Amino acid sequence: LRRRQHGLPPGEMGFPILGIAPFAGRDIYNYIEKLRRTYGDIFCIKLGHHLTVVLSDYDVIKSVMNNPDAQGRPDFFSFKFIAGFKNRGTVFAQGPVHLAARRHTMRYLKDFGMGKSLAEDIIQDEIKALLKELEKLVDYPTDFNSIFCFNVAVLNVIWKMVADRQFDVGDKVIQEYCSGLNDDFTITQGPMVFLDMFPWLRPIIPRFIKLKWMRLDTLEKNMEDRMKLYQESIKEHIASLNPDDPRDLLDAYLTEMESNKGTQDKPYGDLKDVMFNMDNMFIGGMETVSSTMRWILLYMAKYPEVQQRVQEEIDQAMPRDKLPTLLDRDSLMYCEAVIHEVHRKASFLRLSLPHRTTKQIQVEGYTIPENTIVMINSNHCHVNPKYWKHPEKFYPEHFLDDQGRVITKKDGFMPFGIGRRQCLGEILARSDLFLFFVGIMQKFTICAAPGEHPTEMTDPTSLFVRQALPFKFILKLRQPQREP
Ligand code: HEM
Repeated sequence: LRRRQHGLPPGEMGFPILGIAPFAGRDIYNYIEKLRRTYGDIFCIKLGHHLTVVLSDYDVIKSVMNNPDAQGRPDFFSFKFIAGFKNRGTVFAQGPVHLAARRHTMRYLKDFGMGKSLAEDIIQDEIKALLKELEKLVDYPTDFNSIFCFNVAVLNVIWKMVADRQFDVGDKVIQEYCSGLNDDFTITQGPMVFLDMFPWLRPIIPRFIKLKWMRLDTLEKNMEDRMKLYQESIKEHIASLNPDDPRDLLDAYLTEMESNKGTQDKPYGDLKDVMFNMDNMFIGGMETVSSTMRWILLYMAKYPEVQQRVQEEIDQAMPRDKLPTLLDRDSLMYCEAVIHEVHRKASFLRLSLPHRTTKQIQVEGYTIPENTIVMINSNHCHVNPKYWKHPEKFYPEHFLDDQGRVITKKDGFMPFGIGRRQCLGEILARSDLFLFFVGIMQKFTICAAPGEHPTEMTDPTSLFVRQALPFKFILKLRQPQREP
């Protein structure tokens, strides 16, 4: 077994070359939790080739995630693939390219309506289409992992802001796009992880094994299909571009590209950079929001008494035929608290996204060398009794104060990450989830299909992502509201 370097936090280095992999087996997250119970809130491991520090204390996490020298991304094969093997995009870029892309994307997302009434109009169009689709499922037991209408609704909102385009729910192109992105999520968490953990395997493993066993062929094909779709939008945009009046994020990227041509360290040097930046928005936004929506519905089916309270609150605040707006948040505090509690309990990105130190840093008296992966255990913060009255219960009151007002920021709560790389789409995601959730609860009641028991368990082999297991539900149309 390997010895720990002087100055590092306690932890386990495992075997040379393999690190802790042989001990952790397929359920790496549970192994990490076991080590936390042994070594405390800061410990180190060798994750395959990579020295990794795992942080589980909220204050320490907050300080490290704000440290400019801890904002790189690990040298994972899957991350590099998604960025087209170049430092570009927002999610996996680093250094000045990341900073410029992040600042620019944030600015234009705000200009194009994120968190404002423009986004609300776009989302409301999608709610109408989504409710129509869901109506077709009324009274039939349906596996909610098999329906794509949430994904299409969420994607359409992002498409509209990125490239002013919307698709019909039944559109084959968008259905394939959604299932491709879904596939990619599964593939990058499958055997491809070996290439992430052991970079020295990359040149050794024969290409046919990468293509077939690790499913790189599907990943490449999906990426190609997505790029074709972006090219269509880019062509249309270039033909009608007015640099002084950008209509959407793509116009803004193209305008910026013109002024960046031939320069280094700029986020949009050429059309390929533009396409990868677009792709990042969809990768960052689609599965995160759709999966959280599925978790919300699962919790509603699991806790009918909470669902009933949600519906009573909505009925008191507005007539059934009025679509919700963001202004309704003020009168739907319990609904908001329920969404926050789902974020806490589901902890969709339980280890957030890994960071990497770009210089040596000091944390709590320990010396963390350059090039160390930093993982934050947000899932642990989400169940730490230090922050939560009933950590194991589904208890929306965690997010309500004495006056019944919603508390949006709380120590120990970080579903969107925290610090300098905190989620760029948080405001949009929160608007999506609120409006979709209220729209669905106004019209339908959800319950588990006979014989089904909604479970909070997830696939133990998935290190980063917690997706709900397949589950059959029944939607029932709500009875019309009685006249007062
Ligand atoms: C429920 C929905 C969502 C959740 C739970 C979520 C969560 C996260 C988390 C944990 C991170 C990593 C933060 C870090 O590295 O420290 C992240 C980053 C990011 N998210 Fe989200 N996200 C959601 C929705 C969205 C949406 C809708 C978009 C875009 C439209 C988006 C775009 C991004 C981008 C671009 C980044 C990279 C930021 C950076 O590295 O600077 N996300 N998100």
